[in-house]
Amino acid sequence: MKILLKNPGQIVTVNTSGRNFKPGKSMNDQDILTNHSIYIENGIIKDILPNSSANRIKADEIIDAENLLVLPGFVECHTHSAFAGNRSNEFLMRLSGKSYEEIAEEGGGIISTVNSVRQASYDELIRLLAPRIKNFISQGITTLEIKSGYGLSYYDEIKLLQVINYYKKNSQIDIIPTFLGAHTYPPEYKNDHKEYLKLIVEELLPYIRKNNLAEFTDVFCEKTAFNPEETDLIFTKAKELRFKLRLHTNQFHSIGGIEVALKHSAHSVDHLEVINDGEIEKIANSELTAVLLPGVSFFLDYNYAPARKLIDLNATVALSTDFNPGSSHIADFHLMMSLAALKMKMTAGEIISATTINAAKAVGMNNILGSIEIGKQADFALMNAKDISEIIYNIGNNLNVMTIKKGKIIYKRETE
Ligand SMILES: N=CN[C@@H](CCC(=O)O)C(=O)O
Ligand SMILES: [Zn+2]
Repeated sequence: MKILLKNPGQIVTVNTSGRNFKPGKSMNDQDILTNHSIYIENGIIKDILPNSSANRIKADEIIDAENLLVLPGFVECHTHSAFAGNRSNEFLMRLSGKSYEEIAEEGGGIISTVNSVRQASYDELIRLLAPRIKNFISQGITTLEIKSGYGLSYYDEIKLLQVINYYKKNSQIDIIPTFLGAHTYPPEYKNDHKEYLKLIVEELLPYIRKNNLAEFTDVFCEKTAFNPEETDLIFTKAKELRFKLRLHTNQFHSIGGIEVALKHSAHSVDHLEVINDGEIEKIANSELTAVLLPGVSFFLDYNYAPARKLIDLNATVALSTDFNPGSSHIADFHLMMSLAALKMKMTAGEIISATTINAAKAVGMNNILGSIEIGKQADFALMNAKDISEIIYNIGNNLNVMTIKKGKIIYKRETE
């Protein structure tokens, strides 16, 4: 199938010159084209050519880009979208002064969602996840990572991963399932951490590998969750089983998670709201992608990760909503982009790299998507904006008009 995407406004290519990621200063360069068209064959970008030459191409289908701003499809690289229940009561508790960690210590927090997920059937979880994926697609997201981590038992973690895998098979976008059985210790293992670690390492990880239910293994390395030694143990086994690795770390305390992520060549370290200069340097001098989550800082009302320092020292930075019911009940990807500008002082160009190619790197897909370069998947977000500054300026307004995955229109906003 030969498709021509004709008549775009600016094309923001996020060109990497084949490098497939953008660290530090290069994050700001976007390589913007005007008066060009994109030629697609079988879902892959075959050429990006001046309009004058595009007129000669005989395509099976023409997509009119309606003078919209064309970006690579966004990559939402860190979500906990598969959950049941809600934690509005905890939101109110926090408004009257209780901290997120205090609520967790009293048996709420992640465990509260675990209780809801354990009560929910597979079918109910399937039903709950559908509109969340649809909402992300309407924002121009063409690749979405979803973690387990609210089951925390053999049966319920597998149930959640099966739900996520249902959408990996049956949705129009790329879904990346991540196993986060090490999200926190469930109540039944509160006083027997060794047994829960055994369940993860000896039963869950081998089953998940055998049934191909997850691409990544993630751990929450934090005082209230898994310490660096426990993280190391899980990563050692996960790596042995050929899982790729990610790490929630430095959200509230710096306890050595970054060193463990480096030791095991993890793809990313996520959160980093509490981080010292030495740790920033270690990330900047490594292959790790730093996934920053401004929605968490906004929702929990505490400090933002030091994006500026990381980028200035040459780190590869990505952005995500961290959509979940407890620390970032915000599924608005574009709000994250505005927060990154306002609160983390990232430039518009840096924000585009952080939500496309660098986010693709965090999920290990940067060699096939994340930028508009010949040979990559034809994934695009078409926005009603003249340039990228309008995306971060229009807070609370979804400017995405059309989402294209592998050359196919999968979302088009109804016009009144
Ligand atoms: N920090 C750990 N996990 C999630 C929060 C999960 C929850 O509160 O339900 C996060 O990334 O913020
Ligand atoms: Zn998270």
